[in-house]
Amino acid sequence: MPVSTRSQIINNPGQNEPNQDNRTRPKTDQEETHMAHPLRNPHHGLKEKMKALTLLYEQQKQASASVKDPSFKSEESRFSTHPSIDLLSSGKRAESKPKESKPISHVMRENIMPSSTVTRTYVLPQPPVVEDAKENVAVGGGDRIVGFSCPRKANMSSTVARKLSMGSSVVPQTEPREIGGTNKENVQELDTISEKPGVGNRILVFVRLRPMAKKEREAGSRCCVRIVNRGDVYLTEFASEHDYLRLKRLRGRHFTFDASFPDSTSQQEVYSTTTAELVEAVLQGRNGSVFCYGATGAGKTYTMLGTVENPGVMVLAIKDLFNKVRQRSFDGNHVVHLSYLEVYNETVRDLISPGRPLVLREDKQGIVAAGLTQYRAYSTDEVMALLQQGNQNRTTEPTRANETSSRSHAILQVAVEYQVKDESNNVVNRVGKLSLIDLAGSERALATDQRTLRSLEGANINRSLLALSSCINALVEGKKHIPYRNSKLTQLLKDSLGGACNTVMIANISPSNLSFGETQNTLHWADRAKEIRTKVHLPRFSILQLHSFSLLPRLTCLS
Ligand SMILES: Nc1ncnc2c1ncn2[C@@H]1O[C@H](COP(=O)(O)OP(=O)(O)OP(=O)(O)O)[C@@H](O)[C@H]1O
Repeated sequence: MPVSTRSQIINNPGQNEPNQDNRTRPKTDQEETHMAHPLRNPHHGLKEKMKALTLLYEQQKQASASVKDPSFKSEESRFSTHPSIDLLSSGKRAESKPKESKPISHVMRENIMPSSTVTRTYVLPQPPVVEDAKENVAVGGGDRIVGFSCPRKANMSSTVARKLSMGSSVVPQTEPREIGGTNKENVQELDTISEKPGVGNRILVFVRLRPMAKKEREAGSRCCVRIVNRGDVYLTEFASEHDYLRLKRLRGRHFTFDASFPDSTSQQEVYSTTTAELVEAVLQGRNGSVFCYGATGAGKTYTMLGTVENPGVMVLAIKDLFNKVRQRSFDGNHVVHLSYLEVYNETVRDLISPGRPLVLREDKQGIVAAGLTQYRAYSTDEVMALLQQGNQNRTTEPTRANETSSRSHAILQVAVEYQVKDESNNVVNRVGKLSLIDLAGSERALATDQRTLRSLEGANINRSLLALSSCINALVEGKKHIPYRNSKLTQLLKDSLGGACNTVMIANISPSNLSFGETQNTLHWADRAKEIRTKVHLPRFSILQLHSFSLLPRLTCLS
């Protein structure tokens, strides 16, 4: 029977198998020389070599770790101990990514300050003293406020380099460049944009704090969020002094965003800061997306839709769009189409003409919902009525956390097509698309009702939000494969996240310390989203024959 050489060696203990002593004692020089013998065990001495290599590696690692930024290390350890659900866990933190020191090229923001003249206009605030934080003042002897962490990143160039058009007294306002104007100017603008090197735009991330709800106040909750200088968000964790177990894990956190809105901020201010420039860009044939993210009851629908007295971003954007169209469109060549859909339990539904679930298809314009109604709109009032109708069709249910909780993700898309003449007297047909997205609440299962259909909804909501966070992680880490296909929501947002699109995210948070975990989660996630870069913007236009006006062929006009 043929026997392998190896089994022969192993079966001959006298020659090759080391006895117990040989295994433990260190090798002599003679033995090392003997290693060259052709019948030697190839693994002989490997253990020791590995040990030595590991030791060397550990030493090198320690040496390099001491050079690294210690603040990041401590932040990492805070993340790892956080008890709440961490949506970021699906991807690794981009810890090794060097922070860019160069100002970023923002096509969307027209009023970028040149790098040479960039100066910080406000000093990163010191952690606020307890006496200052009125809402955070410790009431009664049993409570304790934990100190804030140090400012997260010293390098804030990307945030500082941009001038936000908000009405803040802290960030100085410069005159925005005229974007509108003659057709000739518009064509030149297009050229400038397409000539930019392949640098994408960073997603702009804003945070909005809502006022404390009556119910929360009655439940004895306290404000755990403080917004300073309209950019910095301080999050405080409270605990009773007697809660020894939790005291050890208490943390305060500091985040910085493109802008942060305190609870007194008006809807108009939120709109002007976050979305107004996107509307302007849409009128130049570029795509824009705004999405609201946050826990259930944090104020997403209020921000997006608002109320009759205080209309939200969707309504204000459409009003603004029609105003601008009216100002520019002397010959009435602007055509506005809109669609409104929801993603509920992983099915896509038309909110304007509800019917059978829609199938997603990918064509050259990106992912489209086949058969989705594209309504041709002529006035703001008409759109308002349509929005109202759509919202009545939207799936909302009361949950423990919110009386009228949106159980679906809603996406309103407004497409504007219009024509201008370029320098060679060709007619340029431009199409810009604005997507306004109200995501369902990113609640933890316990925050809602687990016993009913809500649990299935919650699972699907969390699934799609998890898919969204996976995409964000993959985009931030610069991976080649972005898992858009993991959910309907991410398929629909493909354009907004990784495409040529100006994207704005508004993270909504509650001030209540009872929602601390959810708020921290939202802020971590928003902080991560700041690092996403979308592709460079190439406006969608095509050269047509002079006066041969044709609208998007695939649009189904209802009126
Ligand atoms: N900025 C605000 N000012 C005044 N009231 C607000 C504000 N934000 C939210 N609210 C109120 O808080 C409640 C919850 O807000 P909203 O329904 O918008 O939350 P949501 O994040 O959309 O929740 P869900 O994910 O469950 O749909 C509503 O009654 C809303 O009117």
